[in-house]
Amino acid sequence: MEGVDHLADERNKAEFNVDDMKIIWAGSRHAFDVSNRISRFVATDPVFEKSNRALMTRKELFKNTLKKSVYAWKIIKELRLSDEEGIKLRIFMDQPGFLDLHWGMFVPAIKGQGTEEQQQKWLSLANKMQIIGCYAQTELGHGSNVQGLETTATFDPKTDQFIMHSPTQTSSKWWPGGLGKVSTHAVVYARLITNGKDHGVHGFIVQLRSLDDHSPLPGITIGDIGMKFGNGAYNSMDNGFLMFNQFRIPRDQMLMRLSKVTREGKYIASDVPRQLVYGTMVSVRQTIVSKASDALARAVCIATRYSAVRRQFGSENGGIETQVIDYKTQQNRLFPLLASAYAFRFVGEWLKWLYTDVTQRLEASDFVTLPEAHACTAGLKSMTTSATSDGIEECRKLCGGHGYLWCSGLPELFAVYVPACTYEGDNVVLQLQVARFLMKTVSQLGSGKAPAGTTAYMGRAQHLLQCRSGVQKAEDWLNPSMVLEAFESRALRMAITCAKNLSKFENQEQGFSELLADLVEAAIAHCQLIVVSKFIAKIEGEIEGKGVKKQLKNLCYIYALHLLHKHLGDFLSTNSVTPEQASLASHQLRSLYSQVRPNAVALVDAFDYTDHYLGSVLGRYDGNVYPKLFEEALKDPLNDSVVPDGYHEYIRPLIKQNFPSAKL
Ligand SMILES: CC/C=C\C/C=C\C/C=C\C/C=C\C/C=C\C/C=C/C(=O)SCCNC(=O)CCNC(=O)[C@H](O)C(C)(C)COP(=O)(O)OP(=O)(O)OC[C@H]1O[C@@H](n2cnc3c(N)ncnc32)[C@H](O)[C@@H]1OP(=O)(O)O
Ligand SMILES: Cc1cc2nc3c(=O)[nH]c(=O)nc-3n(C[C@H](O)[C@H](O)[C@H](O)COP(=O)(O)OP(=O)(O)OC[C@H]3O[C@@H](n4cnc5c(N)ncnc54)[C@H](O)[C@@H]3O)c2cc1C
Repeated sequence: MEGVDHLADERNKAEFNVDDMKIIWAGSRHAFDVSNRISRFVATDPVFEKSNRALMTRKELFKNTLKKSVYAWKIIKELRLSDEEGIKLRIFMDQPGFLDLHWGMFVPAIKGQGTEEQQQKWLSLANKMQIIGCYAQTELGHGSNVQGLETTATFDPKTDQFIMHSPTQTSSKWWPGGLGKVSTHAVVYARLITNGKDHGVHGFIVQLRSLDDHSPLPGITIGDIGMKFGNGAYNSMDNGFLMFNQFRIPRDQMLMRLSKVTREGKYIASDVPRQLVYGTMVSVRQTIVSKASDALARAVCIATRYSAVRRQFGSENGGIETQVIDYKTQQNRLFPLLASAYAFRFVGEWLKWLYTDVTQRLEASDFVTLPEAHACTAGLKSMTTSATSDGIEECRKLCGGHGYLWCSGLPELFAVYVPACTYEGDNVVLQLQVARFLMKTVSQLGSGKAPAGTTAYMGRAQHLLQCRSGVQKAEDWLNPSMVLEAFESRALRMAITCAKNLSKFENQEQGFSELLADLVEAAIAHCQLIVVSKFIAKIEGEIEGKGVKKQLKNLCYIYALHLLHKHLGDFLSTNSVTPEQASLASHQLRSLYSQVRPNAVALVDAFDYTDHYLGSVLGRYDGNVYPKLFEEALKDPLNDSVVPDGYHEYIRPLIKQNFPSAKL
């Protein structure tokens, strides 16, 4: 029934103040106000309509994205939106496009790697969108191995120019978003060659297309790489290819904040770590963690509301059927995902702090925390995007058959989200960076250099290697120090085992290659410890609002104990818990599920998502699912006519058996 809240009973059961939880979720009252206002603005503007995009052709979808992006930019300018509001507008627009790469990578790359003069020149154009940029690093032959890039930028002292060249087919740039059809400029990563010497990969600002008629400049071959996974979905983005044929750019278009080439062609490396050339990736990996919480929360919101609406079995005595959310199996699959969405939110907040801190330190030439910032952004990007991709698919299954319908919102969400496991660094490759960092930290234990930050726990190795968990009853699993100790000893013992096994190899690199799978497991254990510890820190801090802290505590322990259950092999094999303690954890989990159950719908309401943003018939705020499923079905073009196109051509001849006989 229209106008009726079918989930009202669920909302009345809540034992906490949802409005207060909304503020916690958003991060602050101000952040909530901005999100709330901008999401409602987008939801009510017809230009941002998106329900029809699955039926669009690639060209229509691309043009629709151009229209929305340019309209969004017009709004940002005309209403003088702040940066924060502008980002929210792009997020709620919910259609990947060139704006994401222009603002998310092109501008930050120039800010991070350009000199003051370069920033002044290029950012003044980019900030007004008089040029549109993308981030062109990956090539057909190399993505993960950045040092293996083949594109060359050879300095020509005669003309004071760099010659950009793609020497092989595999050196073609391949994948950059916005490159295919829109960007006028790119930050291109290429091997710098001066006086015949290769100085490795550096960034260059390159104009690709004419600012008058958008045609590629002579010496540049450029286009879109073709359809990607899923219908609609990420196909709104023009991921592109690019080849250079001896294309010249002025010397001052090399990004020269980190190193320089003089007029004479002399290469001058500064004393900052060369890895700062990867700085844009670190910054984006950081933002991807918060976005993981957002994507997972969308899926969980849909699955939770629908699980409260959907009823199956249990009416044998003539009563009403059971809401599927009341099945313990449903709770055991759904509530850990709900808890993960909150966990990723809080670790995302912390990571933002860490990133801001390292940025300020770098400006003051303090590079000490750079390795940790790299390991944390890489590891948490990897861990949260993998969990989110799996979580979205699990939410689809939690919605049964209807979850497979496009209008559930889940197929498109999955298709758009899943490349996050690959872009900004393949998730396995990134965990191996964490593993290297851990092995280095372990090798320095006992050297007098105390591990700091997220590896500080390794400084208590003597204790953590010997301790036995003190958990004796189920409630002990609600004791933060007992939970932390179990996760710390598991992570440390896995890292130490890897280090011991590595030391058996004469050649460390060969040992590392042999042990890759174990190293990834150890890195994941370390990342999970970070997320658990940041969630615990959150619930131990000040939290305002009636009943809010209690709910967050429940979710925190669900997150931790569910991980313990899922990775029980690790916890048991490292003797971090006994089988009896593991079974007490399962007992405690069931009790926590019962406590979350009456609050589940309110906990997803706290995400404050509009129906427009969710884009899901199953996740509608009012729970009015069935009539709306019918409405959606009737909108399908196949239902335009009662008798389908093709009836006379195929169905009728088949039924009447009067088609010409087949010839071999
Ligand atoms: C809908 C959206 C709405 C709104 C949007 C709002 C904002 C949008 C923002 C952004 C848009 C977001 C998403 C858009 C979607 C897609 C865009 C995708 C873009 C891309 O994919 S860009 C290309 C990304 N490519 C990669 O990530 C490549 C991965 N590979 C690497 O990073 C490196 O090659 C690798 C694996 C780290 C190895 O590098 P290298 O060979 O040089 O290193 P070594 O292993 O030898 O290590 C040497 C040494 O250096 C340390 N190190 C490595 N990397 C870093 C680093 N980044 N920082 C600091 N230190 C680093 C490493 O640990 C070693 O240290 P050691 O010597 O051991 O001490
Ligand atoms: C949607 C999308 C958008 C993108 N946007 C951009 C963009 O804007 N700009 C840009 O420059 N790039 C972009 N990329 C490219 C992206 O960054 C790369 O695809 C990514 O870094 C992975 O590199 P790859 O494709 O070379 O994977 P590969 O490295 O070829 O990975 C293939 C397999 O090999 C494994 N593997 C690779 N190396 C190792 C190793 N050392 N040890 C163990 N296993 C290994 C991986 O785990 C994976 O299973 C985008 C990609 C996608 C999918």
